Amino acid sequence: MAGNSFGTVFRITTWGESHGSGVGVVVDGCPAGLALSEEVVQGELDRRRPGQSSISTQRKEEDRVEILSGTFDGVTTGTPISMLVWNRDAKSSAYDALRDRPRPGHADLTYLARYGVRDHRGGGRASARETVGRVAAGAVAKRLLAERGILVAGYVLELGGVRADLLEGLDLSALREGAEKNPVRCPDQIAAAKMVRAIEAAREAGDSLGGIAEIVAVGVPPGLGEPVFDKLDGDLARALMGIGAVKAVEIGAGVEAARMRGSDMNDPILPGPEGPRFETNNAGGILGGISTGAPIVCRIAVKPTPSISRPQRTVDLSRGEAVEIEIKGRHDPVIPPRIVPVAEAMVALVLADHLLRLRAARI
Ligand SMILES: Cc1cc2nc3c(=O)[nH]c(=O)nc-3n(C[C@H](O)[C@H](O)[C@H](O)COP(=O)(O)O)c2cc1C
Ligand SMILES: C=C(O[C@@H]1CC(C(=O)O)=C[C@@H](OP(=O)(O)O)[C@H]1O)C(=O)O
Repeated sequence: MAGNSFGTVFRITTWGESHGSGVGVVVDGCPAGLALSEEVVQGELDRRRPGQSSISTQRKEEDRVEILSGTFDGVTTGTPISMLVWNRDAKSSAYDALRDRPRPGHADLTYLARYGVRDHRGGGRASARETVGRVAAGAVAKRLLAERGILVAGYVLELGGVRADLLEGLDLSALREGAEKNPVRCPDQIAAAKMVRAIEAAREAGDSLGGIAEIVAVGVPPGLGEPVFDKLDGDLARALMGIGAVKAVEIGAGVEAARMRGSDMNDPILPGPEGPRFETNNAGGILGGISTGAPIVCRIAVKPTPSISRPQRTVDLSRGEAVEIEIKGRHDPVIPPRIVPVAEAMVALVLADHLLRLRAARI
């Protein structure tokens, strides 16, 4: 199903809507013999779940996963892995007043433009509820990557204009550990406290804030990717841009590369016991669409949550008149803390796909 599927060898199809019966995913192409349990998938879903803190949406979903197929005795069987999560707390009446009144900044109007019909209860497939399936599939991809010593982790770098000061030399596990200690998922605890205050002030004003998250993959061997169309950086950008609210993706030096000289940008190559290595990592771990072996560093710019409680101008489609709406319901005042596990999942899916493609690339 075009538009609902992702990947070439390690493929996923997500299904379900925010206010339908449930959401889930079918993972196809996962090799047999990989240790996989509901607990492993649940661990990732618990990091994504709504209602975990006062600075996230108050929709209360347990998000308990059921693996319906594709595993036996705790290992994958090589057949499609189907995973399901029921929706239990949709409270659709919050959307009654928005039936013919598309929300500014959300996908209500464009969804209607594409399909001509729309379930007005929530964002449907455009809702972040759909990312349950991606995170469940990402948990499988992460297990596959872990077998090869690859770790994917993310954190919030900036939120509402407050920038984290990350200590040089901290490894990815330490950054991840620091990030999981506070509700904004920022490894800098002082910046995190400021971010929380900024979020509370914005919410008090009926508004929302945006930010930047960084996702890093370490242990990725050199040689993953394709030299022409399905470049690793291209696939990562597509995967990350395909998450709602992401407005820009950077790899390595990113936009800053445009202001650097070649002599600063090029990462010097040094000899090492396990082959050539790089002194710096402006490339973000990718050259010519193929991994270098250095950490893969991606950043995403995340816009402020579109559903805000302040009055906003829109059109009543049944009457063709200008109207003002005030959105009720339960929404995230900021998205970056909640996007981290989703973005990690998308990076893991791309890397798992390319890892399996590498098998076909050489004897
Ligand atoms: C993790 C996550 C949580 C989100 N939470 C909300 C929310 O509570 N309310 C809302 O209006 N949008 C939320 N969004 C954003 C919308 O889903 C997104 O803006 C919408 O799909 C339109 O897509 P676009 O912003 O990429 O154009 C969230 C997005 C993500 C990734
Ligand atoms: C339910 C989740 O987050 C939702 C993401 C979302 C949106 O528009 O993206 C809108 C809100 O949901 P509803 O459709 O009930 O208004 C959030 O609560 C979730 O992530 O599981």
